[in-house]
Amino acid sequence: MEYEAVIGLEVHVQIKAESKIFSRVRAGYGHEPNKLVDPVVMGLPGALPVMNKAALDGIIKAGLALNCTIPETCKWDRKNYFYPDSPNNYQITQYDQPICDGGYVEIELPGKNRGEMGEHKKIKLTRIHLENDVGKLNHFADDSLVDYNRAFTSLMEIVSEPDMHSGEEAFAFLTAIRQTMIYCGISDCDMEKGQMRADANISVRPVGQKELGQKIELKNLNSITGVKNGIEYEIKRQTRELKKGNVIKQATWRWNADLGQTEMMREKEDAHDYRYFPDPDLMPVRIDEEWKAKLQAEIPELPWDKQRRFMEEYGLPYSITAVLVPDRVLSDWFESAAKQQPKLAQAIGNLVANDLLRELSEAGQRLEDCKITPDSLLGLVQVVEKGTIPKNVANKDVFPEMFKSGETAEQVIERKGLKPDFDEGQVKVWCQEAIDENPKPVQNYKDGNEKALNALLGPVMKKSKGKANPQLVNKLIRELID
Ligand SMILES: Nc1ncnc2c1ncn2[C@@H]1O[C@H](COP(=O)(O)OP(=O)(O)OP(=O)(O)O)[C@@H](O)[C@H]1O
Ligand SMILES: [Mg+2]
Ligand SMILES: [Mg+2]
Repeated sequence: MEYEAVIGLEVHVQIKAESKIFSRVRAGYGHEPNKLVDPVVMGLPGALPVMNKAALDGIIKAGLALNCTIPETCKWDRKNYFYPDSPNNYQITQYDQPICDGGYVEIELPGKNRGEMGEHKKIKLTRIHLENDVGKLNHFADDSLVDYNRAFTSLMEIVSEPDMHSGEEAFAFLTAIRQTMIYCGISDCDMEKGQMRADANISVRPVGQKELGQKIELKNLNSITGVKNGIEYEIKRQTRELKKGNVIKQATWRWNADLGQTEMMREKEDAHDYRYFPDPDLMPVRIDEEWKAKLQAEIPELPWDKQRRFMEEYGLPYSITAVLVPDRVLSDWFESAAKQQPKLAQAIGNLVANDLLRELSEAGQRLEDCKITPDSLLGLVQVVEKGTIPKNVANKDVFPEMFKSGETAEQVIERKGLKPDFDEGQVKVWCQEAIDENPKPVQNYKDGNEKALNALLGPVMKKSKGKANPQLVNKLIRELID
């Protein structure tokens, strides 16, 4: 019998905000333990939560960017449980009236090769709701210590429908969410800092069966690759069990990245009774059209749209867009040069995606701090276009100098004496010589073999000591023969 996997993800994303979700205390990471706390965070008697507008703005924006419906009202509920990571005995969350309903995430699966766009799919969302994050337990040899700095950080939970079928799809789903959040400035989604966390719900069923199989929930997934690996491992394990005739029991498992395997944590999750009830300390929130429209206007062009537009408007190859677009700053940088001369966009894209990124990484620099500007890069491409210097000289000799010094292309060419000391008339003379010295390829060309003329390029380049512009040489040779 053939089996198929079904996967639903719960993705927690911290919203970037100055203060915490229901208190004035600063939100932050990497501080001395238990410094970012106050009576609300500590759950002291009499402390009252106050709604943080920045958190609402963040989740509404996320919902709009992920194609959700934003109902007019949402409300707050208490999810009751006792665990040391929460001094309140409950988490403030949203039970039956979340801020965002439905929606979907557009994902891209890997293409046949690096240069080819892969299949795009829409993964359905169930909802996105807002809640307070909880503290962090740090385990030591004999004891565990709790740090409440993270507690009450604004946290969204993005819940997907059981709509994915492989580790690869889950990987693409998380990547797409991460990029969208970063583009919109909602979160940096740094998984190492816990700004994005995912739980994977995984089940397997015989192909053709309508009902979902029994799922397990996989926790402790702390990188996007970890999610993919954990899911793939679990699919194999469950399939093997089912083939043996065993049943899958509902349980919570954890991914052990060091051993590369899943391990059972506890069985029967659904025994939990959270006794949800509306939080009496917080008013429901009404979100009107005006509020939504204001946030909608702050959402930038999203990555997939930008990628499609770069391909259409500038004729960029997929492989270049796949490098540029995931980085909003980089792609905007590219575009501020490209939109001035759309015809040169491909050459600009190549330099940005290859040469600029290489220099940045070698220098350990950020784009924001580098000396080369979109305008000066455009200047370099224009100099090549005009035929002043050949492309390989531009890439190899001029660009790295511009990167280091912040000079314009002309300044580098001047300083390093890269400008050829001959003009077009001289190139023409060399071309004529090459034609006279190579009658065979010339005849082949006349007989209809377009490529035969390539044989003349070398001799001319040699005469010019490599300084002639190949495009110009090609043009002149053709003109002279025709
Ligand atoms: N049989 C199944 N196989 C795979 N995924 C499933 C299956 N049934 C439900 N799911 C997925 O499991 C997730 C359930 O998340 P939800 O937050 O609704 O409940 P929960 O995990 O019980 O609650 P909690 O937030 O307390 O963990 C959803 O992403 C859903 O798509
Ligand atoms: Mg959940
Ligand atoms: Mg869950």
